[in-house]
Amino acid sequence: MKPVIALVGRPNVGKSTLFNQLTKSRDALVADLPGLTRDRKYGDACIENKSFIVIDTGGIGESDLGIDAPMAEQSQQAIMEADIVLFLVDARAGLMPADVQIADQLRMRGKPIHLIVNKIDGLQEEVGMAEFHRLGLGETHAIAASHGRGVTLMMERILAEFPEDEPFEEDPEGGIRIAIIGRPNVGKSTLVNRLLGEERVVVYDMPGTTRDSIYIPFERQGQRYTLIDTAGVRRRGRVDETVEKFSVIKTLQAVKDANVVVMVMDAHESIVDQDLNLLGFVLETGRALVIAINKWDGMTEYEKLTLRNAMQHRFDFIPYVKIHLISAKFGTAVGDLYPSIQRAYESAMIRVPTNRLTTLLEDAVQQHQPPLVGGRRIKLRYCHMGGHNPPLFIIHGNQTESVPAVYKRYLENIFRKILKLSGTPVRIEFKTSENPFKDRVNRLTDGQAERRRRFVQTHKKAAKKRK
Ligand SMILES: Nc1nc2c(ncn2[C@@H]2O[C@H](COP(=O)(O)OP(=O)(O)OP(=O)(O)O)[C@@H](O)[C@H]2O)c(=O)[nH]1
Ligand SMILES: Nc1nc2c(ncn2[C@@H]2O[C@H](COP(=O)(O)OP(=O)(O)OP(=O)(O)O)[C@@H](O)[C@H]2O)c(=O)[nH]1
Repeated sequence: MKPVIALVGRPNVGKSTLFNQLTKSRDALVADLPGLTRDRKYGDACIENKSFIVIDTGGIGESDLGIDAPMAEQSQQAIMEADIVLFLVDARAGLMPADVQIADQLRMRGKPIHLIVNKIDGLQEEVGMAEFHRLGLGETHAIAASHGRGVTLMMERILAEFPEDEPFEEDPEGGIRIAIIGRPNVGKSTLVNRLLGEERVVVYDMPGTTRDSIYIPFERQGQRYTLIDTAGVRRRGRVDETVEKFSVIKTLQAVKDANVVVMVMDAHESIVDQDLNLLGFVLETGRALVIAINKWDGMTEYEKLTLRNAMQHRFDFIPYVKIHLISAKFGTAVGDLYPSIQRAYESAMIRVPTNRLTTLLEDAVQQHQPPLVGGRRIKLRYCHMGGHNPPLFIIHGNQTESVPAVYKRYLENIFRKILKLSGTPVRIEFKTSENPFKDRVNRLTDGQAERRRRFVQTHKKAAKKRK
């Protein structure tokens, strides 16, 4: 499980700034989507190959901190969901009474706390930190969030005991991991039961908190899958079935742990912010995605047509995602989800050799040259894969920092089309590197360079003679 880290502190200490530093998305497709809930913001972050979920609490104000008044509900919630709490204070403002109160309240929660002294820029580190030692909290770090100073080092220390992310395997033990997510009541449990086929439901009583999803391995037509059930399969024949509350963290963990996400929405309800924010998070993590619009039964033909059009329009910014109209309750079109899941998975895990990608790149460039920058043409030389789920294509060339966004999209479309990628986001990264041949020439010793010069000259003379 990925660790969950909550940022707390007074307003204005720099929580949002740190949140943005940590979640700087590699490809800011959905970077400006608002948080998943009104007052908490959830982000996907990765530092030194360790990924984690970060929660920005709105800020704990004076009014939340009466003598015995409990902290605002949303901060409490975030702290409860977190594995580690980062308590931010402002080095410029110095130690404030509210800081002391927050520290007292945090201590009572019994979560590991790190004290983060922010805005250390322009101050002497030891001096800036000195007065905060009085708070008597665990490990202390000095950073300047707005400059990014000290942030990586701090996170390395905080995450020291957590393992690095494991690379996705081609065919992991449990097969394709599918997370079924969606708002409460959209029909997730019904769909899980339907996908598994009633007689197959084997529920493992997983120990753990309400934060954990249930993992259900199964096999279908020779392919292994693991369903990650965020709703919690209802136990048949039990009267006291507990319906777990929807938990954002549980959903986000499931997304991060999946290869393919099936996002369920309710055909009878309009798409609300929460749907879009969940979707935004899925896109940010880069997981493969299939959308299932559920409760398709009992709609008139007219309603169906209107809905179909509305959905197409609504999701036109992710044209690569398959949208299925299903009825989990009656089983209509549920089986069609499997081929889409399979395709999305294969696309997400695609492996393409460097020479094939380079040829593809050369063809694309020939059809449509990148623009001139300062009178010089951007050169794109070769391309190789840098990761999976989502596929990452790394393109080397020069002046690549000037490749315009439209040209990047053009390349993405070509890659998608030729490699037949469906259901997964695609990432493209550019690297500026000198021509590898020129590079090698530059590194020759004087003697080697002289021999090379003579060799080239002799060949040129010989070529002239032949003419
Ligand atoms: N000098 C300096 N200013 C910073 C630093 N980090 C944040 N700030 C500034 O502090 C102000 C508050 O930062 P925010 O990130 O909005 O603070 P916040 O804690 O999220 O505030 P709330 O959303 O009100 O809870 C902004 O003007 C930032 O530019 C820093 O490292 N150094
Ligand atoms: N008409 C219709 N109703 C459905 C369909 N799928 C689910 N429902 C109903 O929708 C309600 C919610 O279904 P659940 O499967 O419990 O939804 P959930 O998303 O797991 O809900 P939470 O566990 O609260 O997150 C139930 O009353 C289901 O019978 C469908 O395809 N058509």
